Amino acid sequence: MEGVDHLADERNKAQFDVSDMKIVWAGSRHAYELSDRISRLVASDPVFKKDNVSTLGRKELFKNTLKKAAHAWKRINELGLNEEEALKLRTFMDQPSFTDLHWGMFVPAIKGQGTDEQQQQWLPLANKMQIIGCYAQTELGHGSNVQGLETTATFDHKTDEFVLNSPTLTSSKWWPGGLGKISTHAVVYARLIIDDKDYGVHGFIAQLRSLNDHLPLPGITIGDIGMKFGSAAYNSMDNGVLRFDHVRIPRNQMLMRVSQVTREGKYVHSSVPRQLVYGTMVYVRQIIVFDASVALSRAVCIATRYSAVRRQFGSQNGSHETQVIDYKTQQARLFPLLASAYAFRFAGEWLKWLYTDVTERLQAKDFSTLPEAHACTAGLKSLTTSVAADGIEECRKLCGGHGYLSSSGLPELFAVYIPACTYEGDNVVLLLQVARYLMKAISQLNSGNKPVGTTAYLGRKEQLMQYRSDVVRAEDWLKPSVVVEAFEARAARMSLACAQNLSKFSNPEDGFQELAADLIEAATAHCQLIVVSKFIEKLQQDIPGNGVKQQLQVLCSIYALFLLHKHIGDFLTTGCITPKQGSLANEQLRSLYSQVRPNAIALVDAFNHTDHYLGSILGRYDGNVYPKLYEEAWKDPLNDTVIPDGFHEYVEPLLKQQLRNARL
Ligand SMILES: CCCCCCCCCCCCCCC/C=C/C(=O)SCCNC(=O)CCNC(=O)[C@H](O)C(C)(C)COP(=O)(O)OP(=O)(O)OC[C@H]1O[C@@H](n2cnc3c(N)ncnc32)[C@H](O)[C@@H]1OP(=O)(O)O
Ligand SMILES: Cc1cc2nc3c(=O)[nH]c(=O)nc-3n(C[C@H](O)[C@H](O)[C@H](O)COP(=O)(O)OP(=O)(O)OC[C@H]3O[C@@H](n4cnc5c(N)ncnc54)[C@H](O)[C@@H]3O)c2cc1C
Repeated sequence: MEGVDHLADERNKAQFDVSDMKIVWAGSRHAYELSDRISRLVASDPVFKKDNVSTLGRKELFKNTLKKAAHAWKRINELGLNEEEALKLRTFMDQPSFTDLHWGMFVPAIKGQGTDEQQQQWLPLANKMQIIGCYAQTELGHGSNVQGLETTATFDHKTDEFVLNSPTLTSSKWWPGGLGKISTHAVVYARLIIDDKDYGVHGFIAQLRSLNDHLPLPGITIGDIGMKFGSAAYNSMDNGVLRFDHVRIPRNQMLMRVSQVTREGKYVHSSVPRQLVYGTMVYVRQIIVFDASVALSRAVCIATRYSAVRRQFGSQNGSHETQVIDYKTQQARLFPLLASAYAFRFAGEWLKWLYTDVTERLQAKDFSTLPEAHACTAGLKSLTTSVAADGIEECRKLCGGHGYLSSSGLPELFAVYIPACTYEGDNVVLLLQVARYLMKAISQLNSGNKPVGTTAYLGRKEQLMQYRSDVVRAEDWLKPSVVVEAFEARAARMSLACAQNLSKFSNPEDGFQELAADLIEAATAHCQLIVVSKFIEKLQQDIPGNGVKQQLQVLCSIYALFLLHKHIGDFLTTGCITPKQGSLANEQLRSLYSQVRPNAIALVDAFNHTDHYLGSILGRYDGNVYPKLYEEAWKDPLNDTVIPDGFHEYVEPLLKQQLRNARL
């Protein structure tokens, strides 16, 4: 029934004020109001309609994306939106496009790695979109191993230029978004060569296409790398291939904040650490953590609303069947994902703070927290994207058969989201970076270097090695200190065990390779500890709103105890808890699921997703699922005609043949 809220009873059950929770989720009243206003603006604009994208062919889809991106830019200017509002508008447009890379990586790379002069030269053009840029780092032969890139930038003393060249097939740039068809410029990562000496990988600004006719400049071969996973998904993006044949660029187009090349061809390294060449990746990884909470929240919102609408079994004497959300198995699969969405939100908030802090320190030439920022962004990017990707697929299964329909929104969300486990650093490769950081922190313990930040707990090594959980009742697991101690002891013991095993190798690198699988488990335990701790710290703040804090406490406990249950082997084998304490945690978890149940719909309403942004019939705010599913089926192009194209050509002759045979 149109206009009826089928989930009204569910909403009435809520034991907290959902409008206050919306503000906590958004981060502040300002962020909530901004997000709410811009999401509605996008939802009401017919150009941003997206319910037909999965039926478009690649070329139509791409054109549709260009139209939306241009319209977004037009609206941003017409409405005079600021940077924060413009980002929200592009986010709610919800179709990956070249503008993501222009604003998300090209501009930040120039800001982070360019000198003041370079910023003054390039940013005004980029900010007005008079040039469009991408981030061209990955090559056909190397992505994870940035040091292994093969593109060269050779200094020519005579002309004061760099000569960009792709010496091998594997040196072709491969993957950069926006490169394939649209970008006029790129930040290209290439090996700097001066007088036959290789100075390693540096960033260069290169023009790729003419600003007059958009054709590739001489010496440049460029194109799209082809269809990717899914129908629409990331196919709206022109991920590209690029080859340079001795293309010349002026010397001042090397990004020179970290190191410079003088007119005489002298290489000068400033006091800034070399790793700042990787700075754009740190920036984007931090955004990706926040984005993981959004992606997961969308899937969880769809699965939760649909689980309250869907009924199977249990009818007695003609009464309603059971809502599938009331099945304990459904709750045990769904509610930890709901809790994870909230947990990642707060971890993302904290990471944003850490990133802002490290950026301010860098301005003041304090580089001390850069390794911590790298390890945290790498680790949390890896952890949150893996959970979000698996979580979206779990939500599809939680919706049964209808979850597999395109109109559920889940196949599209999954297809567009899963490359997050790979781009901006393969998740395993990034966890290995965290492991290196942990092993380094442990190796420095004996030299009196006190670990700080997220590794501070390792400084209490002796105490954590002695630790035994004192839980005796299920409710003891609700105490934040009990949970944090158990997670710290588990993470510390796993890392210390790795460090001990590493010390048995005469060559530490051999040891690192051999123990890599254990090392990533230790790194995962460390990252989970960070997320649990940041959730608990959030709850120590003043959180206004009727019942809001209580709900968050329940979700925080679910997040931690679900992890404990899932990784029970770690907790038991490291001797942090006993089997009895493990089963008490599970008992507590069951009780927490029951506490979430009446609040589940309101907790997903607090994400404040519009129906446009969710793009899901199963997740509709009003719960009016069946009539809309039925209506949607008839819109499929296959239903445009009663008899499909090809029937007369291919199937009818078969049927006629059968008929003839039968008559004979
Ligand atoms: C839907 C609409 C949304 C609209 C919103 C738009 C928002 C924008 C968001 C954008 C969305 C995302 C779009 C996706 C586009 C994707 C882009 C890409 O994928 S770009 C390419 C990314 N590539 C990678 O991530 C490569 C991964 N590899 C690496 O990062 C490195 O090579 C490595 C870290 C794995 C290893 O590097 P290497 O030099 O070999 O390092 P070492 O191991 O020797 O370490 C040396 C030393 O440096 C430290 N280190 C390493 N990395 C960093 C860093 N980034 N920062 C600081 N320090 C770093 C390392 O720890 C070592 O330290 P040491 O003290 O010596 O031990
Ligand atoms: C949708 C999408 C968009 C992208 N956009 C861009 C872009 O705009 N610009 C850009 O420059 N790049 C972009 N990329 C490229 C992306 O950054 C790389 O694909 C990513 O960094 C992974 O590198 P790789 O492909 O070389 O994987 P590989 O390193 O080849 O990974 C293959 C396998 O090897 C494993 N592996 C690799 N090294 C190790 C190791 N040391 N130890 C253990 N296991 C290892 C990995 O875990 C993985 O299982 C994009 C990629 C995708 C999918």
